[in-house]
Amino acid sequence: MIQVQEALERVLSLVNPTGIESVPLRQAAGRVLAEPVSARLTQPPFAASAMDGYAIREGDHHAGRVLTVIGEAAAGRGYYGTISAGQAVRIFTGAPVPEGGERVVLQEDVAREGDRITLGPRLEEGRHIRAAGQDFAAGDRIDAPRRIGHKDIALLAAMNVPEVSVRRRPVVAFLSTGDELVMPGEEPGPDQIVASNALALAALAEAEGAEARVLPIAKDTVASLRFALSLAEDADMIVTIGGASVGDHDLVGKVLAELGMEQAFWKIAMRPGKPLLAGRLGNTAIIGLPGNPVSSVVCGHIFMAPAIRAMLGLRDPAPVPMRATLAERVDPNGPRAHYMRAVVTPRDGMPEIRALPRQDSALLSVLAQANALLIRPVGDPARASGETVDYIPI
Ligand SMILES: Nc1nc2c(c(=O)[nH]1)N[C@H]1C(S)=C(S)[C@@H](COP(=O)(O)OP(=O)(O)OC[C@H]3O[C@@H](n4cnc5c(N)ncnc54)[C@H](O)[C@@H]3O)O[C@H]1N2
Ligand code: MOO
Repeated sequence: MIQVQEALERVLSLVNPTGIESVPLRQAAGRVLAEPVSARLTQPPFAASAMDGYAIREGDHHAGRVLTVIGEAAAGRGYYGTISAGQAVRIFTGAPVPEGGERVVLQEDVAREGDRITLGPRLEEGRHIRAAGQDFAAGDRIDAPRRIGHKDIALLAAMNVPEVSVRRRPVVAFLSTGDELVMPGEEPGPDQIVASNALALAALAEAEGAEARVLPIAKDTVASLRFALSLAEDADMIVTIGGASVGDHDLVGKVLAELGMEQAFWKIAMRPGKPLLAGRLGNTAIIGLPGNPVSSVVCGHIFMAPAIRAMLGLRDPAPVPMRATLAERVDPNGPRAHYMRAVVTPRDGMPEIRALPRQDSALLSVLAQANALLIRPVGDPARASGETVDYIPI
């Protein structure tokens, strides 16, 4: 059995970044920028007023000064004369500051009568003018790779970049296996249960940026598994669920081997997740997850999600452990790294973490309560309340 870290490295070596495609900005949220982008203009393109008020010369900025209003500058409609001493231009937020304008006095600080204004007693430091290019300049770069979020969309739009180069979403196909499984909504027979794992994993894969495809459930027969796998030959990655262990009906590894999979490993020193297998079938990466629902989702976080991030070309795709203080003692750990379902609560300083009391890898109700996986290294001794431990948010 190999260690988790070694298994993750082998999984990551099975995948390659997907190709690059261009998408309109409106479709770019959540995608991964594949090539750097340069601003196509300077922002703001001109010195702009930050307030509604009057643009004046610096020398006129004295309480009680009376000035003549010679024109108006609004956003989208500038004033193209020059402000001289003794003059002011009515100006609105976002308008270009006319030539000669050296500061903007707030309208609240001015008394107006006809085309005359009198500056009030409040003299401010701030000039209320945004210098041209103070946000960004033409040619400024956004580097790749980078997951594009809503804030990036605003910046890219302002940079006048209407489309961006992104990684193609990797296609990940999910294959549930087992005679006992029926689809949600079906009536399970007396020995059957409803398949849950593929839907959770597809949701997780989509949240990471993949295009998820849920295949029909395969029976525990060679023919059924072969046929279901043939439906996903063009996928970037196939994630099988169940049938990975040593039972007589656990046929996934056998069928994949017959089809020519180069196996990267089978079985890891991890709890839950011991029977995990991985390999490559042609150009398709294969991850064989254990069937126990919690095992499959935990391995989804630790192996599948990083593989998707690597296919999207993201740097450092491995999960990044965080630190928390144990709220309650935990028992010594055995020979497999234990990813315990746990609840992390924010506090001043380091957050607090509490392992949930029941850790059976079949308990979806426990998984649903958890927001973290508390990592117990191989052979970790008992840990007391107050000790610092690693966790991965889920
Ligand atoms: N003699 C041994 N038995 C087992 C070992 C072992 O080392 N020696 N390992 C155990 C561990 S650890 C795990 S985990 C399980 C995983 O085995 P499989 O990957 O072969 O999974 P199955 O047997 O097919 O299913 C296990 C369990 O999960 C349910 N299941 C399966 N698929 C789904 C699904 N899509 N949605 C919901 N639930 C699913 C299935 O009905 C079983 O209850 O093996 C141990 N055994
Ligand atoms: O390792 Mo299994 O994955 O206990 O549940």
